[in-house]
Amino acid sequence: MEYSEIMVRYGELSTKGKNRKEFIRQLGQNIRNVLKPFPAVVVKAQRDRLHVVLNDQPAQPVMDALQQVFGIETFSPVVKLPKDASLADIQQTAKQMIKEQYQPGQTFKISTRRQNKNYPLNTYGIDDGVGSYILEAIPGIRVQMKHPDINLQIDVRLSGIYLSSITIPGALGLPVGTGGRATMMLSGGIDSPVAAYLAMKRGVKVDMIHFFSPPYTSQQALAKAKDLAAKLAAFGGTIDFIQVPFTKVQEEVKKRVPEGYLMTIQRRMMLRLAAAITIDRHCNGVFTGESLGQVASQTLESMRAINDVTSLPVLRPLISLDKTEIIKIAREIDTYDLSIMPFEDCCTIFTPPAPKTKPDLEKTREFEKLVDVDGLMQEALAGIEVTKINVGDDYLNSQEDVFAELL
Ligand SMILES: Nc1ncnc2c1ncn2[C@@H]1O[C@H](COP(=O)(O)OP(=O)(O)OP(=O)(O)O)[C@@H](O)[C@H]1O
Repeated sequence: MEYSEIMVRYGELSTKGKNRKEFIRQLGQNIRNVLKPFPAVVVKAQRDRLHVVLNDQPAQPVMDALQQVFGIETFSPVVKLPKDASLADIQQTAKQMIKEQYQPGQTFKISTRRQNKNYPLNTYGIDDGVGSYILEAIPGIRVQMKHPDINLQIDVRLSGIYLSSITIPGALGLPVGTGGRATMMLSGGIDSPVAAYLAMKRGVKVDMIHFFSPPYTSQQALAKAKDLAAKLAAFGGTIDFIQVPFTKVQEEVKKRVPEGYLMTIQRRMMLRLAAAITIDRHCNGVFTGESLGQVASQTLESMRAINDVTSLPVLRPLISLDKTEIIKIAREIDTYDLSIMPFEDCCTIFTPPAPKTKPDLEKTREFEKLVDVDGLMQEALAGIEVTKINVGDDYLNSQEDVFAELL
């Protein structure tokens, strides 16, 4: 079927009266962004619907891209006929559309809406004229008014006559950019990319902060984290990837702090740095991929001891998810295979064999006095590098030659 446009129905934003205009503008911009590879396509964001005019582009790749945009409830590929198209024209297009979908034994229904009152046939005339034609043209097909297998919608509007028979669920959520800005602590693991995805789903624009510790962690580990950001860019547009050198902090903490508190104090340093970057970038919160009770650093006592370093909101979208649930989403958003590639993370390397699962807040504060918190912070912040990452960027493979030389 040669579709002429994709009709997009808005999601949750339709309930937000006051901000509606801004949401539609942002959604339009986000859709234009993901459709940049299709320059012929035109996006028209209107009050009640958004139209993606295909201009002879095939519909499927455009629909694949739309599937990842938050703020879309459903969308349908549509054929547009001229506003004065005859009943015979409508019948032909309807037949072709239904034939493409029809499986033996299925039922159908025609649902016409008429906004253009000048069209010579009323809704009943069109429903009946098209319905009886389909019954004759497709042997075996039956009409069913309630829950038909195929619901062919005919929209008679002033701008044209629109036919559609497929409704595809969108990604739901809110358009990225309408929920403010935050940072995300992105490791190379399974959890934090999923947490980033869920943050974006609520409309938040996220900047990724990644701590790395050369030479204990490799260039591949860094490239892997960047590639995860590139996967996430499919949902939120270009991502600022902020890499923070963490070697000196970890070495100092390891040298001076009792083993049981190593992990807690390392995490406090991470969150302190993340908070400083968050404020510097005018963001309003820090997201992490923690979930309650997964590992030693993720008990309530640990979270309290780590949270102590900032008054910014620390948001944990995965807090009550099981690992299996997290893995399911990771697979759906295509980050899982990358996440399980075996490159070391700076946290795992410096994790003591028996970290305190219930660190005492007062003791944590005392032990931390053994390190030069301000000096280490300044040094780490001075070494930050920021990369703009886009969907499709591939750091692991583009560096393969460099790695080969190193081997
Ligand atoms: N190198 C890192 N850079 C940035 N953030 C990190 C890093 N390591 C850990 N984090 C943050 O701390 C959270 C908890 O990390 P931890 O390694 O304890 O748990 P995890 O369940 O393995 O998480 P993940 O699967 O995201 O690595 C991560 O989800 C992430 O938000």
